[in-house]
Amino acid sequence: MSQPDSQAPTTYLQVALPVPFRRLFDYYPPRRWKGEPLKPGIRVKVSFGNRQLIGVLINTSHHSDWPADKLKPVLELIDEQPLIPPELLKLCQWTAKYYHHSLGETLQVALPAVLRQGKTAGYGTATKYRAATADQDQTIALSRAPKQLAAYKTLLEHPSGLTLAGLKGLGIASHIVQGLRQKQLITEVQSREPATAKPWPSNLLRQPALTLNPAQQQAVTTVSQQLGQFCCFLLQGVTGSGKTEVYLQIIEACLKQKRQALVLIPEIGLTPQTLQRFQARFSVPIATLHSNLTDLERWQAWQAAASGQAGIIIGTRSAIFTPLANPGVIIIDEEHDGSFKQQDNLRYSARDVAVYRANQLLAPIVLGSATPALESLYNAAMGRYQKLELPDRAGDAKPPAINMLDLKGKPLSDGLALDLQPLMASHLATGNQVLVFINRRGFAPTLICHECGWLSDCSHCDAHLTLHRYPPLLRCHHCGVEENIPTLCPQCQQNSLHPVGTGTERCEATLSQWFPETELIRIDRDTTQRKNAMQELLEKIHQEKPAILLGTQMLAKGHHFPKVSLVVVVDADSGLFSADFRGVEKLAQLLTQVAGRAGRAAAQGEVIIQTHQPDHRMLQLLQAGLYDELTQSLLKERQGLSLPPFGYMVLLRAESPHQQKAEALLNEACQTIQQTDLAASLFNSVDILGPLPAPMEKRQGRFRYQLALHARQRQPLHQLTQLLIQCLENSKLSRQVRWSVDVDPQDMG
Ligand SMILES: Nc1ncnc2c1ncn2[C@@H]1O[C@H](COP(=O)(O)OP(=O)(O)OP(=O)(O)O)[C@@H](O)[C@H]1O
Ligand SMILES: [Zn+2]
Repeated sequence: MSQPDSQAPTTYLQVALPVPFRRLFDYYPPRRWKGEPLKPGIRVKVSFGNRQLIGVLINTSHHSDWPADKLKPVLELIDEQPLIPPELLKLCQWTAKYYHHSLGETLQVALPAVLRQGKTAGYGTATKYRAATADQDQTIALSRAPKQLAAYKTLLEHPSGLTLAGLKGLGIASHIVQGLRQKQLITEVQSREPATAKPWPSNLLRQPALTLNPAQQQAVTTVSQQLGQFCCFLLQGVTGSGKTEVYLQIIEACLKQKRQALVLIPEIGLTPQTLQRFQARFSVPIATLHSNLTDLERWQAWQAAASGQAGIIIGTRSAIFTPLANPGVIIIDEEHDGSFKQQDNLRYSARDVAVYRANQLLAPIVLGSATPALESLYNAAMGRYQKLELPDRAGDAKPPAINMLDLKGKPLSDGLALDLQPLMASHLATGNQVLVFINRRGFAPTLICHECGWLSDCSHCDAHLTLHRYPPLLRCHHCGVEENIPTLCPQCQQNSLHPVGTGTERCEATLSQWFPETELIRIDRDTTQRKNAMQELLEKIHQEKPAILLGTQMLAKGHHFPKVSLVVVVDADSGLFSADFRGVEKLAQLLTQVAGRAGRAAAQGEVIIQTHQPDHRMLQLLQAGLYDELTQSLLKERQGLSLPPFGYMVLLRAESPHQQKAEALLNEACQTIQQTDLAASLFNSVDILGPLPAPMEKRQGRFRYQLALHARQRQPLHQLTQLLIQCLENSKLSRQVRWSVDVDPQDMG
């Protein structure tokens, strides 16, 4: 019925739909299909159950596994030409397969909202109208509407369609077009307007480049020579070594070859300075992609990248899915940063996807960090990545001196040793700034009753409620629930409630007592919620007046604060004994990054780490500035246990408001696969641990369980994962349990 020629074999459209099922859906071509090309990457509108969905055509086939009477025709072909270039479609297919995710939902992550919603008119594409069939008989139906008839005949003469403007030029008004559309005699298609990339200014630079030091020069030359070929570089440069300058000059070389650079950074809002440095240097258009864009802005940035107009594309995680007309180089700044791994839905690592993409594009990729992830260091050691090193700080800056402040037996005020006061005072007196780092916001992590031991716990999560002072309340940092602060203990009614532990607000209390005259700039999630708040606080810091900067890891990332000469780490201990096998690695990265904010310009930097464990080996190595020795010993530990990067992991998570159901679902899947022969052969090479309760068993009112899969090789691990997923998808329980797959999990919680 939907075929132009009854002799031809039936054509089936294989469509990716935004639904969680990990497969494609077959449809017939639209009812009035005239055999126009069905190119992968065009969008189609289909009915799915009782909904209409926008999907993406992946393939056509002359075969379908589904009974003919179960299949429906697509309602509409939305695009004439694919708006998703083949390379991007291939990247999404790889990503969906590697992360065991639905391709339709992967495309949801990759594509701008405008495309997902099926809109495009006015967004760089034009709507064209075509006669619905080539059938002259339709003219009879129009014999009583001469203007519509004339218009219809005109459209028959233009089989590729006409825009409204084109029709108007031929004397056909839009209401006549609408009339024909209502009679379903014409169809609409979206057609891409020709890309209108203007040439870049011949002088690419707005501002001259800095003179590189030899190590920087070596890095720039090595990478620039590889333009046009795939090669993965690990740029390991100590904090303040001028990695950004290296990126800028690699990009310059790339732009000179008329190629584009794609740069991923952890969070644009946190470090607007990085973006400003790119904008100040180059005169070519720069497209930025991050979460604070409107749908239209995002679409425009996408178009600028796809057309080749933008020379540089800078964005956060999902910008890795930006189409590039002339790809040149991919740069990942702070490659170790946790934000590159998405923690819900499609749990992809933008860094790992980027390495695959660079390979696909035949482009070099640079992973830059002062504290590379163990995975990346291992890849470099294995020769898969080429290491480039910047061992010294740029310019005249010296590495900071790191000292431990042993807290044992020391009097404290809100978590700060009293010895700190004179030290901070001396730094402030010379006109410098002091950065105080504490990785907890709020006043105190919990409230305890000194009489009966009652603790302020969240009723929805296995977590304490954090005490906040401004505004005064108890808040759960996992589910957001808020409660009033009780004046008497809710359990024993005594007046004996005390805050336990220290957060940023509590530190602030002591610091403002110690230094009532000095400006105190607090940066944490509570002080930066308002739009532009972060920007304003950073501007205050950059006025370079003596000040105390107090904050969480938001202050540790990638900032260049020239006036900071002293960094105080309030509490190094809580991370030392973490249950997560990556705990020490993450702490070492964080401490090195925070310490690296000190002494980045003229003044010599000093770092004080407060700890009860000054002899801990990790702290000792950090103090000696031996990050490489530290990572080597961590790698040795991992090797002994076959943990990543010496082995691979997949976590299957399940959660449900009913305590038993999440565990039951995972158990059922394990039992079901045990009956298959394939699984039996895989059990030799894959270890399954669990199902076990997640480290935080209850969160947001749901009970959470997980199954950990662990293997020395990827292939059997992925095969077994696949089998388990099939069981989970087919289980009746899965309708009552939310479950997800996490390949290469970064966070075991
Ligand atoms: N070749 C150079 N000569 C003089 N100054 C330089 C040179 N290269 C970089 N700088 C300056 O050194 C400072 C630190 O550089 P940058 O912020 O790029 O370091 P980084 O390696 O990215 O540090 P981090 O990893 O700590 O964020 C900047 O002010 C930069 O302008
Ligand atoms: Zn909670």
